[in-house]
Amino acid sequence: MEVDPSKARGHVICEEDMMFTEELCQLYHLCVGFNQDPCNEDDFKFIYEYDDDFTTFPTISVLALKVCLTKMFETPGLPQFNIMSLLHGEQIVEVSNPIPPGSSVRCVAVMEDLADKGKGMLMTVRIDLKNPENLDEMYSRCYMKFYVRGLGGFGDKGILDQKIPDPPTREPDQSFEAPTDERLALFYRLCGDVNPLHIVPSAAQLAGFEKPILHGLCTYGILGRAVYETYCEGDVSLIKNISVRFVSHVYPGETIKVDMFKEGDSILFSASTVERKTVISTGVVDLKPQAKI
Ligand SMILES: CCCCCCC[C@@H](O)CC(=O)SCCNC(=O)CCNC(=O)[C@H](O)C(C)(C)COP(=O)(O)OP(=O)(O)OC[C@H]1O[C@@H](n2cnc3c(N)ncnc32)[C@H](O)[C@@H]1OP(=O)(O)O
Repeated sequence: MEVDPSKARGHVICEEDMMFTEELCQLYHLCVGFNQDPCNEDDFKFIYEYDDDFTTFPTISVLALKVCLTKMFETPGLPQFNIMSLLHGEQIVEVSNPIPPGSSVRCVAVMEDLADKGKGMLMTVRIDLKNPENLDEMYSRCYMKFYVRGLGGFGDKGILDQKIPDPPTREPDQSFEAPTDERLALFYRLCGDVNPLHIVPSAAQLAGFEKPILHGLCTYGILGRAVYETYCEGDVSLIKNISVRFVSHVYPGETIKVDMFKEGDSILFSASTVERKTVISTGVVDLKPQAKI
């Protein structure tokens, strides 16, 4: 079957409630690096259920991927392909309200676009997360962009224009280093992204990597934390949205260095592994005003 974007666009992949249990939220926050210092009580709001301010970090919305993990491949107009040719290309989360830990969340996933990128195809899935008790209360909107290698050449360049601005060429205003644990992908997969690419060495080799790589969405949470820890003074409500383009993979155990540039109320950034190369060519977090200069 040929790729047929006209059949795929607007297809409702699923509409389902997902439990963001307290334990899932805590595990997620630990995976993206909160409480590296176990005694840092400022981070307890993400990991300790008895903290008065117990809440979630905005990037947690990406866990909704779990609800559409298999169903998205049944989209009309999408041919079958080897799952190992799929990589996470870009990720955007637009935040409206925090997801309360321990709550059920209505997740509505829609195939937004299939775009020809020459060597590959970019598949954009939009997931809206809402309060199932009050569907007018939006928690967040995610755009998950998956790059499928080898599936390009069908001619339709897509309908979305969501270019992430490039960071400036000057020296960064701030840098942040996030070491990762060699076993991080083994823990992160328990948050719901069970792709064998992140655990089985032979699967990773099939995909062209030396060994299993870290989940793009785990890196994404770490990048969000880097900006939060540098610019938000503990106020998670300042974050309006987070957008990132993944241009190379991270191996668990590497240190991610994030270079940040403040432009008005936006923090533009790129990131590389200290050990190897650039992994994020461009990313941006837009903050509500009043964030520290
Ligand atoms: C069980 C099933 C579960 C399924 C869901 C879960 C999935 C997850 O588990 C998977 C993961 O987490 S993978 C880990 C994170 N992601 C990565 O490591 C990918 C890193 N990126 C790359 O390797 C290359 O950028 C690559 C390969 C993406 C593109 O590189 P090239 O082919 O060399 O592309 P290039 O020649 O540079 O550009 C061609 C056109 O593509 C656009 N483009 C490039 N990188 C992109 C990216 N990262 N995202 C979106 N678009 C991208 C370019 O802009 C260009 O398009 P145009 O000509 O229109 O400008």
